[in-house]
Amino acid sequence: MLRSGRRRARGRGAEGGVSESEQLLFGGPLRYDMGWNQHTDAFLELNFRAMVTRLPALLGASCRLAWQADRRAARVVLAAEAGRGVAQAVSLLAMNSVLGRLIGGGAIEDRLRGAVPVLAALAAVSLVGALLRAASTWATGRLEPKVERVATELYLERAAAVELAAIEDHAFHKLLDTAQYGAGSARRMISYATRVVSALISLIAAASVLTVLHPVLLPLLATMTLPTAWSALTNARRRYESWHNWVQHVRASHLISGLLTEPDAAPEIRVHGVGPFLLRHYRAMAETAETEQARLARLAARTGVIASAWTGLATVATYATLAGLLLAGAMALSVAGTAVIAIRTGSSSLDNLVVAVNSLHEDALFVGDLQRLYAEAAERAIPLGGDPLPEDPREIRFENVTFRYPGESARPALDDITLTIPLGRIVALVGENGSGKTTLVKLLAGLYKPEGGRILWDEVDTATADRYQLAERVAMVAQDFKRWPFTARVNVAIGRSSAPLTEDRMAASLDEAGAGEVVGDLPRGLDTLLARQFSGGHELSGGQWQRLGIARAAYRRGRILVVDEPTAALDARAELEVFEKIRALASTGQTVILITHRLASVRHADLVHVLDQGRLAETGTPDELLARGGIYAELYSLQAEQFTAPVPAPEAG
Ligand SMILES: Nc1ncnc2c1ncn2[C@@H]1O[C@H](COP(=O)(O)OP(=O)(O)OP(=O)(O)O)[C@@H](O)[C@H]1O
Repeated sequence: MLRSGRRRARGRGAEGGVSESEQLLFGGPLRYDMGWNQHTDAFLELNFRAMVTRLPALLGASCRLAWQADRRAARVVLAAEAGRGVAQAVSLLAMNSVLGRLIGGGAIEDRLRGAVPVLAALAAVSLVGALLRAASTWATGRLEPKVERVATELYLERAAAVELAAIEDHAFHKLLDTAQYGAGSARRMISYATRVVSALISLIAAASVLTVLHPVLLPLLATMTLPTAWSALTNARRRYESWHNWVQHVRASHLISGLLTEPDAAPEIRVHGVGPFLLRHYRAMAETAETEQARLARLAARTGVIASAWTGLATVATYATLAGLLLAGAMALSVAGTAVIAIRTGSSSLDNLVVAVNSLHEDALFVGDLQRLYAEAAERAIPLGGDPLPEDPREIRFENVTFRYPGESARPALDDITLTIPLGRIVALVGENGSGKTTLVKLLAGLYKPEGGRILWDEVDTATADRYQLAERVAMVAQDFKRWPFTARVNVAIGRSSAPLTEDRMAASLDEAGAGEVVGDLPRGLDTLLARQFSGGHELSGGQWQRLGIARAAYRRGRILVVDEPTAALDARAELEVFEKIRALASTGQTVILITHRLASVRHADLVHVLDQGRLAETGTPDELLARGGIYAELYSLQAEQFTAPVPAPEAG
């Protein structure tokens, strides 16, 4: 499916005009700099010699995949294909014997009678060949989906275990995109490898028989097949070139078609009339892609005509040579008859071989991407093991922590931050948009590593600590927490999916988050599906989702609860209620790290850190900070004034 999309979507050439609006929409030149470029190197290697030398490695890779997926089926395929090759050689030799008997001297009845046992053997061999083919088809059919599953599972497993920074790294993301084709390619490699083995064996059989019949026949066979090899290679090279140049275009048109149908974009598409705009772009991109495909088809047709003419000439030369040998008495008529059959069998095997090797090679490139992804994901995986965190730490300390997101941003998101988070308290992080609050808690949760400085849990540096243990201690309601397209129950319990789901824990979590009413109003309560695009699905309001998000964090029962703007979507009453609950949590010894712009809600915090442009600007209790008259006091009075300041009259005129 992916592959067919890939093939279908081959677009216009590298220099094909990119409209100005496309540039604006997708930002900059339509070129890739990783992943696909590695294909380009492989593409340059796509010549006959490289293909032949790489063949054993490719077959080995397919065998390994098959072996991993289902040993029994792999054995059956190999044995059946080898058996078919032998059966083919035996039939050719039997055919030679039949022809020899039929053309030889004596009464026709005797000749026919003499040929009967060999004909019977020929029929038996054909039957065995057919049975072997059936066995191979059956086993290949079993193997293919398993290979795809094994490859996909590994892809997903590795992708899910990498650091957040890798997932956000555009180069790694491109590799993820490219490698997704690898599993389908791995599946197809199995049948191509089977075809290669079968074509190879039957070619060897035909070539051996031909060599026995007359040595000059072998080069003639090769000459007849060269044109097919040349045209298959030429077309494959063109397809690669086109694909590499057009891949960004393909991604962009997928993006546009996705935007036109996704529920999130649907309201704006309708109210702002964005549909025709997007559709126009989609059509323009699809049309240019069609032009490229037409270009490729035209070239393929031309190459096909040249190859056929070449094959025709080579065939005439072959039969002329056979006739010459017959006339010169250098070959018996029966041998010439067998030679014709062997040449036909051999050339069709060679054709099949070239096409299968070509396809194997093409798919191997995508499997190569998958293997590169496996390797890179393993390198960028969250490390296993590490120093244990203290069982009951007193504080978390940031010491001169600096962090910069990858990219071109000149200013670090966190700049030389030194602060303390005492555990068992409510600590608030305050500051204007972009001041670094979310980044700070992401570092605290181990999602990113500091570029400079240390984060200590008492005396244990998180740089060397057990990362899984660290995550275990944290429950987080992020600003953009995931709205899972599952039931309300799963949306809460997914906070700790490894724990057995108990009604008590569920009820307590819903209560802590004040989400009981939200769930009570759902048509099927906790079992309501929260995905409108499915039948029976239901959609929650932003505030209702937010309460479920808090319930999820409560269900997790992490020792440190991080809540990033927990009340942004809540009405005034709900907001009060949520902060009440958060305060109640803290009184049970739970650490709460609270990020909020609603400074009235911060009054109950034990400690407030104020960030400004990535730096720590102020630290203290809310009262101390108010008295100090700094950023906190300024933001606080700005908010307070909104309720008391008179509304300015509209300007006249
Ligand atoms: N994933 C990211 N990649 C690159 N830059 C980022 C990323 N996330 C945040 N930034 C940048 O880091 C800086 C700090 O962002 P952060 O989200 O930590 O601020 P914040 O104080 O939480 O803001 P807000 O109050 O708007 O939530 C900003 O300049 C932002 O553009």
